[in-house]
Amino acid sequence: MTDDDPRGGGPRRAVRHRSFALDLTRPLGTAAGEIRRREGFLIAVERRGDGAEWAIGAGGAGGADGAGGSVGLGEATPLPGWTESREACAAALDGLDGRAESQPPLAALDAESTPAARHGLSLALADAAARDAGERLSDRLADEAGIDATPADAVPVNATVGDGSPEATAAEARRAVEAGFDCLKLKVGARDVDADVERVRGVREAVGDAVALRADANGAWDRETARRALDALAAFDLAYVEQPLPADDLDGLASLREDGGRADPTASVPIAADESVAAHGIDAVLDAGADAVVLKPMALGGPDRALAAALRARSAGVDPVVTTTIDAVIARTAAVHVAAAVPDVSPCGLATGSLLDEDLAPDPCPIDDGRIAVPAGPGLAGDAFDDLRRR
Ligand SMILES: O=C(O)CCC(=O)c1ccccc1C(=O)O
Ligand SMILES: [Mg+2]
Repeated sequence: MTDDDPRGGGPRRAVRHRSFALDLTRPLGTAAGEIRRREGFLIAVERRGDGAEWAIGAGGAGGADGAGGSVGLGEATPLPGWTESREACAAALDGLDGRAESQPPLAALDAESTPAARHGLSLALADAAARDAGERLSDRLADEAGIDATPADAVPVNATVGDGSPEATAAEARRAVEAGFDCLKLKVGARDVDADVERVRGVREAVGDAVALRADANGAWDRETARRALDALAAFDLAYVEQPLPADDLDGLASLREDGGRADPTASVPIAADESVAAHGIDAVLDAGADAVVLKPMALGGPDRALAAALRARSAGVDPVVTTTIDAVIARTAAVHVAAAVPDVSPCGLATGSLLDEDLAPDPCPIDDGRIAVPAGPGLAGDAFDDLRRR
């Protein structure tokens, strides 16, 4: 982990952002390449004085929470392909330096062009507000989204299994099931369809019929290959195939869900959209049609926007699934709160902490029996991140 130099000096300019870099334990193989390392920014906001002013940066001197109110924490961990580049994210955050205004400066960050930066600030503001109100982040998010149901105390999650040989894939799947997961997501599309079909067959044989299987192609296939892959994968009772086509091919997405000359029209595999949501927004994807949507708060511009997208999906009869982009602990914990606020959420891709070799702080979200416990408040996780608030 590395620290940026503090920017600015005086009390009104308690503004700095801190960069970090975290290696994965081992590369996560996907059709879009290997993810080896995650670089991002830890963000803090503090309400000043009478509460009318906001400053962005690390917390004030002394305690974890400043005299004027709570210090809120956020995280911006860009992942090109889903979000802006690290450079664009840094520039957007730099642009906030020195601001101390009567309004939280969220409007200065564009959710489409700099979703990770907006995520970081939106989360920090929501964490501060939730802490001030003495409530969990999930309660705050649900309230602001107009959700009546009380957020869940735990959310179901899938294990994430990267590309690998058939043997390695089956062994990892078996380990995940032994650890209590009953939903697995396998990365496919990094090798040819026949090889992936054998990997999926091996996993289904290894884990039996009671475990839900998902496959994520990360946009690897053209339409014809996708049709062939889906027809072959129909034998393994997949819960869905995620992003079979490139992000931009919304028409193809729609036509894959129709019969389209399929060998056996009754054997259909549900389709989930992920990159398409990040690239074109939830409305375009819902218009095109999907069985499920994968919502990454980091890619959608914040926990607030991800939850709003989940509700839109729900009302369109499409199943929302919340996942990380292999984020550090602050954004992961926030994503857990987002998922908790979605009533009866399906298994989410939030079990990604173990993919990181190191982290910003200990993880306050234990996974037990395929479920992640939502931390007690206030905010993200009570006092779990106080060391980060002070710095
Ligand atoms: O959904 C999961 O199981 C974990 C998250 C995940 O797979 C992922 C992580 C980083 C970037 C892209 C993706 C993806 O869903 O395609
Ligand atoms: Mg995906």
